[in-house]
Amino acid sequence: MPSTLLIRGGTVVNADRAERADVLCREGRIVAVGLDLGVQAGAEVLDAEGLYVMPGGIDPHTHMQLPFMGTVTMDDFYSGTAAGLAGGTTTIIDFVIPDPQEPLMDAYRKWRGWAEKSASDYSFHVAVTWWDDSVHRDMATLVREEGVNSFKHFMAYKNAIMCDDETLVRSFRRALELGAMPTVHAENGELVFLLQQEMKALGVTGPEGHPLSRPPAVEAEAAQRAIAIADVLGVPIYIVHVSCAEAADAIARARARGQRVFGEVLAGHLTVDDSAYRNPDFATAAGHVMSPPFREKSHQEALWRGLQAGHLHTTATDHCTFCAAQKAAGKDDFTRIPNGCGGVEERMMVIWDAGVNSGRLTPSEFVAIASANAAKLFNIYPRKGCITAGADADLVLWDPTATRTLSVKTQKSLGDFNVFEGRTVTGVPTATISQGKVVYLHGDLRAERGAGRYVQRPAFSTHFDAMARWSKLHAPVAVTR
Ligand SMILES: C[C@@H](CNC(N)=O)C(=O)O
Ligand SMILES: [Zn+2]
Ligand SMILES: [Zn+2]
Ligand SMILES: [Zn+2]
Repeated sequence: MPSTLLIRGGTVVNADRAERADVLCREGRIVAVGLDLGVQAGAEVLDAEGLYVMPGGIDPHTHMQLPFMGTVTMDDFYSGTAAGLAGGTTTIIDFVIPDPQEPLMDAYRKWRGWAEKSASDYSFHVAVTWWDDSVHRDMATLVREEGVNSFKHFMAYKNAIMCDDETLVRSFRRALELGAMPTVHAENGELVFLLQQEMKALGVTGPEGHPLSRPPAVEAEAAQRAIAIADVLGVPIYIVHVSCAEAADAIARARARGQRVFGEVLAGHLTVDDSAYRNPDFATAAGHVMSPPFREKSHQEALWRGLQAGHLHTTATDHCTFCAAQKAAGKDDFTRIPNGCGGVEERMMVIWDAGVNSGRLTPSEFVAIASANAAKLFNIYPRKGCITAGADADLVLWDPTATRTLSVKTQKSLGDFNVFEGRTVTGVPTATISQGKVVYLHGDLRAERGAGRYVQRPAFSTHFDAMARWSKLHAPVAVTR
């Protein structure tokens, strides 16, 4: 019996419009969107009266099961994706992060094995953490055979996974050749390293040293450098976790000049400030240690305006959870606190609450930044990020009047900390549908281990080819008299 699901009586919200409509799903796909679609024999029916029906959330930045700073994150690909489903997120884009000198294809196969247990669909950005001819070759294999269309570069984390400028230049140029999007973690790792040493020389060893060693200028410099390199090479660039006004301004200026620069903002950076780093309780302060750090409040306004103005495009979480015992590795030296916080379950709720309820965003603009824009930028739209016939049946039913208080006590993540602790939000998911199946309903999570699929993301064709031609056309040439 084909699995048929009818979502009836809701308001369907896509990034471009909202309309009252039913949604009919069959065999994991959306087959019809329209009024009064009628109930077919054997169909499961979800009553969406008074609810919004939105495309399932896409979180383009997570780290499940990440080995990092001497330990491994608490959430693996099952628990992390299950937590995402409980919050309305039905697709994550995670990261394959090879050790320097580790063949990219070896790391990719390792991560693919880890992700088999995922409860929701998933895809991977692949990090370029070193360079030689094998990296040049493996990037082509990943694009042409594995459906990878984005390559990550860490400009921070010196003596670990940090890229120097030569690697950035070679990899960005290779990405353009292949029709892939280069992305960056924009912090100047040399400056961070120096400031960390200076903090410790001054006797600052606690978590308060973390933001002091990563001021906004350190992020702005790297963002501007990545933007400049991409501009000269003629390749688009996507900057992950933009956390400060200065980096957001750098993106806005580049876009005003017509450069293809895209920005991502974390739910945490939009709603959590830096006061926690001065909390005398180590676990609370260390629980907020992630990079770039949470900033003082004025930066949040700049990020919201960037989303409203359209020079910041996606929202994510950088879900990378370490428990108190793991964070305690840095008890006497803040540089050893594993960097990372959670959020994959809370992202859509905190952004709806702070963004839509405040009047900053319409429901359609919310869908754009929570789902559709990530699908477009990473070339899986409208399969993902849109409620339309033929798309995957990944949806979330959203009750704009219901409230929930976010807490570690109720979170699905295996982490033992929640940066949104105690925050009461209005606007919550009441049902999440993944591949046409109801996997979350009124608090009952039915995430199935291994049900998630690897999502191939095709290389870009048009504008990258055009841009490659353009950059050759406009390359400086000797003037012949
Ligand atoms: C390593 C990873 C997660 N940790 C973090 N953001 O602090 C990242 O830098 O994105
Ligand atoms: Zn990062
Ligand atoms: Zn990250
Ligand atoms: Zn532990």
